[in-house]
Order: sequence, then structure tokens, then C-alpha cells
Amino acid sequence: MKLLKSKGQHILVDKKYLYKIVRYADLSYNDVVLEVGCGLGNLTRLLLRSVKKVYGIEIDSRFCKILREKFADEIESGRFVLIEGDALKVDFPKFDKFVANIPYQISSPLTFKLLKHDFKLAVVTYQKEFAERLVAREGSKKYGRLSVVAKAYCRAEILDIIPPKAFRPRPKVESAIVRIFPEPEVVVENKEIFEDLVRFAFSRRRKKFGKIVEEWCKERGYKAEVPEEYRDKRPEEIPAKVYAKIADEVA
Ligand SMILES: C[S@@+](CC[C@H](N)C(=O)[O-])C[C@H]1O[C@@H](n2cnc3c(N)ncnc32)[C@H](O)[C@@H]1O
Repeated sequence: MKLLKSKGQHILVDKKYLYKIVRYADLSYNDVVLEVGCGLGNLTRLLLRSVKKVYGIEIDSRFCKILREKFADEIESGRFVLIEGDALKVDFPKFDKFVANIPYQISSPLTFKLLKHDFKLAVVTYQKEFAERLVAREGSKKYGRLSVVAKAYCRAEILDIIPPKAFRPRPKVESAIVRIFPEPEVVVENKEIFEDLVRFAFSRRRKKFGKIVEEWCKERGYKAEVPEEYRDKRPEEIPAKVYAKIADEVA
């Protein structure tokens, strides 16, 4: 079968990492797991050994056919429910834990879709670069819009790096296993205004934060004060809690 790069079809074949992903998810039998991108079912099989129910979403009908054959008994008993479709378009079922080795090209929209759901824990394999941006803190080279916005929804940590040789075919990049807790690091009253400010600031990276907020307020008809210590800093030096405070001030 020809695997499609455009659909991120890199199969994780090194069992060591599959076991790690499952271990990090701290599964108990009563958990209901959602897996996006089941592929050939390597991770699905381990999940089905650990929990009472797994929902899988897979876009490729060729994989779906194989999955239906491989897991015929689990489908029959209702322990595995396969949803054929695009994870960005189909409604997510109710689940406790999200465990997936996702297609990297949909990392951002899929993560924000996930974060709008109610769940206990997620263990997700991302491209390492994306994972580093997701968990980055102010002052770090990787800190940007994604890092700030994510902190209004969750706490995330990188647990392991997976080398390209663990996959077939090998991707060009390293991957990272990330654990996500749905506990916001910063509390934001109005996420829409917060995200607008963050977007506005990071599209003016070379300007000072004081000027950026002044411009933003002028364009939107808001009033806000930037604390003195942050006025001369650049967007990538501003902690998420400062973005949150300014957004809440105008909300
Ligand atoms: C990185 S592979 C992971 C395969 C397998 N779970 C593993 O651990 O090796 C990503 C999988 O996501 C599927 N996929 C790609 N885009 C998708 C989408 N929008 N919705 C659902 N599945 C998608 C691909 O067909 C592929 O099976």
C-alpha cells in the first residue's frame, strides 16, 4: 500500500515508543479513549488491551478497511467504534483521554479542537518543533502565538523525543510525545479578545509591546494600560498572564 505524505502517514513501528505513549496516558479500565489517525492499528491494539472503549477517527478508507477486519470482534462487541472521516470535521464523541500519533499537518487546528472538549488527559505525538512551540515560555526562541494561546487552555509538557527511525516511512523530522492537562496556566475571561491581542502582537514582533497595545487599543476602541516593566519589551518577552490581564481589562 502506498503511504501518503500528504496525510502524514508515518507508521510508528518501534514498540518501545508505543508502550511509552500508553504508559504516559495512565490508563485505567474505565477510561474511554479517543484516538485520531489509527493507521494500521498498532496503537489502537494496545489501547484496546487497557481500556473498556476506544473511539478511532481515520480518514483513509484503505486503513479503515484493514481496521474493520483486524478489530472485527471489538467492533462487534462495541469496544471499538471506528469513525471514518476527517477529524477536523466530524464531531468528537464523549471521551476521557485522547491518545494519538497524529498527522502533523493538522497539529494546530486539531489541538485547539481537542482543547475545546472536556477531557482528563491527552498524550499526543507531534513534530518536535511544534511541541517545543506549544510548551515554550517567554524569552525562549520558540515562544510565539501558539505558546501564549495554549496557556489559556492547558498545561503541556514534552515527555520524550522519538527519532525518525522509529517510523515507517521515516519522516524528515524528529517527533515528541507531549502530555496535555486541560488546566489553563492563565485564566482568561474573554478568549476571543485575548487571542486577537496575541495575534495582533505577534504580527508586529519587531515593535515594542507598549506601542503595540497602544495601536491595538486605538484600532479597536479599547482602553488599557501596559505595566511599565513590559512597555519596552517585544511580544516574545511578554508572559501569557500579561496578555491575559490586558485582554481582561478591555473585555
Ligand atoms: C502519523 S500516522 C499514525 C498512524 C498510527 N496511529 C501509528 O501510530 O503509527 C497518522 C494517521 O492519521 C490519518 N489521518 C490523516 N489526516 C487525518 C484527518 N484529517 N483525520 C483523521 N485521520 C487522519 C492518516 O491516514 C494516518 O493513518
